[in-house]
Amino acid sequence: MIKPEIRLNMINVGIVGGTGYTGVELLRFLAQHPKVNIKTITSRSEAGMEVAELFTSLRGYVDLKFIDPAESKLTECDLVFFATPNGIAMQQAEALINSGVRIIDLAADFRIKDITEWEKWYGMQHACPELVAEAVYGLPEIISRDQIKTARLIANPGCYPTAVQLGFLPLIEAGLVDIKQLIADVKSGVSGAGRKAEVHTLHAEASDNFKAYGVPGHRHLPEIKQGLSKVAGEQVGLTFVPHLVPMIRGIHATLYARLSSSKQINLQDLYEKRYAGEAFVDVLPAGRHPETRSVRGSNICRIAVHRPQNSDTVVILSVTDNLVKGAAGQAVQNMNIMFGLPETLGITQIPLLP
Ligand SMILES: NC(=O)C1=CN([C@@H]2O[C@H](COP(=O)(O)OP(=O)(O)OC[C@H]3O[C@@H](n4cnc5c(N)ncnc54)[C@H](OP(=O)(O)O)[C@@H]3O)[C@@H](O)[C@H]2O)C=CC1
Ligand SMILES: CC(=O)N[C@@H](CCC(=O)OP(=O)(O)O)C(=O)O
Repeated sequence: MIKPEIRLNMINVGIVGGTGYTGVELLRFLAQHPKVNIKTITSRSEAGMEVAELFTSLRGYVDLKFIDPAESKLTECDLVFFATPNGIAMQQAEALINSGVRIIDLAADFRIKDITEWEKWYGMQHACPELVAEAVYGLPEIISRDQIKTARLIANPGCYPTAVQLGFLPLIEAGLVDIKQLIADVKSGVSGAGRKAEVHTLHAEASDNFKAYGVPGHRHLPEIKQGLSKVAGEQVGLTFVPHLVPMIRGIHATLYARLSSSKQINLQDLYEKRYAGEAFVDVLPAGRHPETRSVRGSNICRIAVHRPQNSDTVVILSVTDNLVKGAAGQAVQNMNIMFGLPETLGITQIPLLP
């Protein structure tokens, strides 16, 4: 049951996992959102500390202390964002939903519909498979907004899956490419790995360096394949190679697809028309090359379509900010839709240059 009074008043929001990169990014948007009251924000490691003491950028905007998750009164919220590692939201989702609280999970607990597949990739047993069936995959440009609006539980997409699916979508919808031979060569900034301490994200390891990882299989592969296969109406074949590049934010996806039809098609026109009504997808003029810095800090995905030497290989370039359209911004976009607000409310910040 969804609480009826929230349509009239401010949305009381809770954030679980407020000390992480997506948590602080949620705070950046929600602290200035005209319809949101941030009620509680949790951390186990920093419980009791002022939020603005840890994140000085929020001084004057957020007047709250981190609360231990065990003491946070999440059931008093209308909506809870889980900005936690995989496997946390699924332990609390059922109880919260039964109390009338809606959930947006920024992790992957509810993204993959096939539980066996999820358990294989995530290496744990799912705590509430029945809720996975109900969860709505929150990529608004692909999923019907009506489904998001009425959802009790949103599975917010992963950062790589957002850039890759938005890039391939028009080609697959139009049935123009060989869907068994898709290639996604994708680069991510280091904040994609989160704020926790890990050797591979140390400055001396990640700066002045560039490497692929997860080539035999990355857990975003089944997520991307699930989304694109749904659009295609059959199983797609995808080679997905993620890379870590020495920048802080940003995803750059270089996508390759082989045209399967010999009919003449204006790909630029196809992409422009497909995304004409989308506030957060910008199709660049023909011949352009999007840059990650052109979307930094913003909820925008910029896309360019190329057909080099007029061959039958299409190259799509798709860039996002992994922490925004790839995580927190998209989560707020979903929140706006869920609560009947203008979809762009609070997330129209201009990208940060240089
Ligand atoms: N970074 C990115 O670009 C993206 C991340 N995501 C996903 O979003 C989620 C959050 O990512 P990110 O912010 O980068 O992660 P971080 O590692 O930066 O932060 C994780 C947060 O979760 C809290 N936390 C950790 N364990 C628990 C627990 N057992 N119970 C409650 N809280 C816990 C941590 O605080 P404390 O330990 O103090 O409790 C911290 O605030 C992840 O699932 C990630 O995969 C999705 C898209 C993009
Ligand atoms: C650079 C980097 O390490 N990126 C992360 C993906 C971040 C993300 O979106 O992960 P979730 O699916 O867990 O939400 C990775 O490859 O594991």
